[in-house]
Amino acid sequence: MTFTSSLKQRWNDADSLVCVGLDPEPAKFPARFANDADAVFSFCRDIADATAQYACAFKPQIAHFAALGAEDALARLIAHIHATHPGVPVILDSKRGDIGSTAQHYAAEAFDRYAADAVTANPYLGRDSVQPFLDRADRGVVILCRTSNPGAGDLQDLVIDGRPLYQHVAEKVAREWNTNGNCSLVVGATWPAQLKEVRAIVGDDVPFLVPGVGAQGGDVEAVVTNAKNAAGTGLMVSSSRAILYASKGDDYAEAAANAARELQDQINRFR
Ligand SMILES: O=C(O)c1cc(=O)[nH]c(=O)n1[C@@H]1O[C@H](COP(=O)(O)O)[C@@H](O)[C@H]1O
Repeated sequence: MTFTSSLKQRWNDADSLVCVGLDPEPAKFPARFANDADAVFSFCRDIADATAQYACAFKPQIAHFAALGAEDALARLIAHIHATHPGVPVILDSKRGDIGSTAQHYAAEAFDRYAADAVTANPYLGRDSVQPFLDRADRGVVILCRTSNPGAGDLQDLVIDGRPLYQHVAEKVAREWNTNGNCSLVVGATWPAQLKEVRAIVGDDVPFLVPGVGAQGGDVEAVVTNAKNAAGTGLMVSSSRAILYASKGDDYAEAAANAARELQDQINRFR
């Protein structure tokens, strides 16, 4: 199955547009992990197992593992998710972008080393830099379009030929780069107007990864009403800290499950 078809299947099977972000920060882990030498893996595994039923995807963020020297934990976590929750695709959030010959190695990192179903990519270097990802037709390429952070507009809003740069990215991805039908776009939950504009440009078939609800304060109703497609899907609404660190007590897994389920319910109210 391709990433795109697994995602569609999962939207239906789980009735969920929630993407659970896996961003381990040991200082925020419950006390019981203090003496666990494998805490990064154990914590993320427990969260994944507790939230899988409410998730349309998981999104581990690579820097959170690499900065801790925990790449092995990341590889084992993705293998665990594939083995235990086979219907839930894994998006490796690494936001790679480099000249084509180097990008090939980034594609191998995401898809061969880590066996991710999709990867986030930065389009700034142009099509040839994303091509090694696009060529893997069975995997997904989630391309930054209008990011959630406060400085998103510094470059992404610069007007070129009468339109902001992020709209050019949306147009290029949908009309030129998506020949294998494996592209998605990142549009932050913090920008409802831009979500609406990008949906109007790309139509119903390009999924959006929408981070920025929860810890970054994005409004779920505004996200869903502005960005859903005609089928009431088309979205991976991603939340990391608000789910992962919902409780620092021994009920951390249950609290994470509740947070994921509440986000699912909130989203579904507006579909
Ligand atoms: O590509 C991403 O996932 C991403 C893009 C973006 O525009 N904004 C954004 O926050 N992210 C990621 O989404 C996650 C958001 O985490 P929370 O704010 O804790 O939900 C982090 O892992 C970010 O790196």
